[in-house]
Amino acid sequence: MQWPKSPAQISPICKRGTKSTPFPVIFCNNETCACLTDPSPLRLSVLPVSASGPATNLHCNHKIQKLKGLSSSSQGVWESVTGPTLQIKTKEVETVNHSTTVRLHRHSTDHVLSPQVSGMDGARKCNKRSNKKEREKKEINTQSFYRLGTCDLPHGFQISGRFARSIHRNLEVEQPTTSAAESVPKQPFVIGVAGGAASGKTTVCDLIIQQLHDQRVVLVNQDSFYHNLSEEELMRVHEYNFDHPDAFDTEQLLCCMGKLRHWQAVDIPNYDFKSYKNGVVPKRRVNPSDVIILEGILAFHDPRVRELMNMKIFVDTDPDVRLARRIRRDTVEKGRDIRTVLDQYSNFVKPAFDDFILPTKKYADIIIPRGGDNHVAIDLIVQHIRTKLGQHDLCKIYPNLYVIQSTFQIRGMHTLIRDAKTTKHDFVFYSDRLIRLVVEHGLGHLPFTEKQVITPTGSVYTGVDFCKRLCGVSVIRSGESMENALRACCKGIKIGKILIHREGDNGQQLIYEKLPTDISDRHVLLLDPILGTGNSAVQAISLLIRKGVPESNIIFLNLISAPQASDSPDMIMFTAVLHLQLVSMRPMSTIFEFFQFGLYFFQLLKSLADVSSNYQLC
Ligand SMILES: Nc1ncnc2c1ncn2[C@@H]1O[C@H](COP(=O)(O)OP(=O)(O)O)[C@@H](O)[C@H]1O
Ligand SMILES: Nc1ccn([C@@H]2O[C@H](COP(=O)(O)O)[C@@H](O)[C@H]2O)c(=O)n1
Repeated sequence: MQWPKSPAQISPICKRGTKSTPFPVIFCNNETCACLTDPSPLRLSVLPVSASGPATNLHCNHKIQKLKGLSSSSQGVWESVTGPTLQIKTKEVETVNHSTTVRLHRHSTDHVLSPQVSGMDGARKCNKRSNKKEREKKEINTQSFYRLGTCDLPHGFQISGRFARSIHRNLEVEQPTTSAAESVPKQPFVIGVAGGAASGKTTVCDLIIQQLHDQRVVLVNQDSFYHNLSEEELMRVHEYNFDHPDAFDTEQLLCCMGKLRHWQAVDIPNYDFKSYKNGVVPKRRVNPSDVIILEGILAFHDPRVRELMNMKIFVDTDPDVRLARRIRRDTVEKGRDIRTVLDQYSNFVKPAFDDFILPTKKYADIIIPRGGDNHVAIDLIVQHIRTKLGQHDLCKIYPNLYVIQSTFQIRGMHTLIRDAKTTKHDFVFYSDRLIRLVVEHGLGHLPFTEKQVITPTGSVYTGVDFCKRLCGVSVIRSGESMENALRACCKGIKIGKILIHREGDNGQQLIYEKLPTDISDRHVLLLDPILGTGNSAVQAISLLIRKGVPESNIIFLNLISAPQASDSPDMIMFTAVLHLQLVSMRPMSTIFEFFQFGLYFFQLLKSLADVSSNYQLC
């Protein structure tokens, strides 16, 4: 979408629900939004009002700023934006002295101004809307299969919700185009650090933060979310179990973490260990950051909190060391007497460690013995975080998602295959070249064995041997466009086929399959260049799993991924609210062309068959 060149072009004010207005960035519920259409100098400040949608939209201010930036005569001062509904108050403008509520129009604003349901909201929504069968179907645990490809992220494309996670976990995407990059919400990398009291969690976090000095990192302590004690509890504080999960206000913790994940600032309580109170010390403002670390004894206890984390670290320190440190800390720093400390330890701290903390160790991705003394572990963690920060936002969240690093060559190829003026020959040539890249990257994820060979000069060369038991499976028809590239890379590879008809009873039907009989012993490269609703992918993966292929042996190769306009429940699970709107806003012709990829490719290929002998028609 083109943005208006001058403020005057923003007029007329859009009415609620208008879909055809040329620049419907906003509509006003009382049609008094002159502040944004008035070409005279303005100073705007946005005051947060409570979000009317289920989640906040951080892109509101982004796009508005852009709008504002295009208007040379108007100035905007943005204080904060908290939701899809913003209240805009005009200041320093005598003629416009009212305040009005504006709502960002959802239907033609480059897809970024709509409220989003994501993360937990998305997952909950999914759960509500789907029946058990559908859930089972979609919750194929794709933890360990790879989906690999290059992908043009649709504008505003955000993967959210549980199904989206499972299906997109393994997507390899091209770096988004400029406009898409603007609309993909920034994703902080969330690290959870758990472990027994005084195990060295804070020390480990401090060391990580020190090493990441050039990044924006914030630390959130679970301690900040201790419930305030009632008068009665305070009177008998020695009987209170501070190590039980119920001692924490997990709902508030979830709320704060959710906001930080959506790039919003939060005020976090400061817990006072001496008075056992929250609120004695003023709250701490925590700004959104690239890395968020949540540290606490029970950071992994609640599955909803765990689900927010991209990396989980458990600090594993000897219980005696923990006790010794605790005694020192509680007596010296908290001013408690040794007897109280020991009583608390034997009555609550140790039992809770055994019952609630230690059992969460299994959720950890990394276990650090010796805490802060373990410099090797901390260096490796920092290295991993740096790698993640350098990656595409989606890869930070989905560990099995691989993005082929976008080069100008790759962007150039994507541009060519989208260009209506591209000749048949070039379309086939560049699609094939792009597919070849994806295939090569995919093959790079196969296991290998070490192999020694003798070189012609008689020396020993230690190299690797390719993984032998492979096969390709193409989803007919478009998947077949990837077969030549696979054959070119893997001599004599067996290729099976799956045909999924899109207009079955429930939107898709498996109508044909021809797979190698020993497929369960093979690594499978699943070929389908276009991901639309994800239905075909789900069908294909389910079939492979039914045939006994372990998920970890599936590598899904993709070229382009886009959500499809569909009213099916699958669609809802896949994309959540934003996606539905996004899709309806996308020019259907674009999607249509993508969905016709296979047809187009083979039609062109047939017409080129005389010219090019390189392609083997199936
Ligand atoms: N490796 C270590 N060697 C010595 N003292 C340590 C070490 N790690 C932590 N400590 C001390 O132990 C106490 C508890 O450490 P801390 O990092 O606050 O643990 P936690 O956050 O798990 O409660 C602090 O007084 C800290 O200085
Ligand atoms: N008022 C309180 C609150 C908590 N504790 C103890 O703190 C420990 C957790 O803190 P870490 O920094 O060590 O993670 C936990 O074991 C609680 O028993 C307390 O003593 N008094």
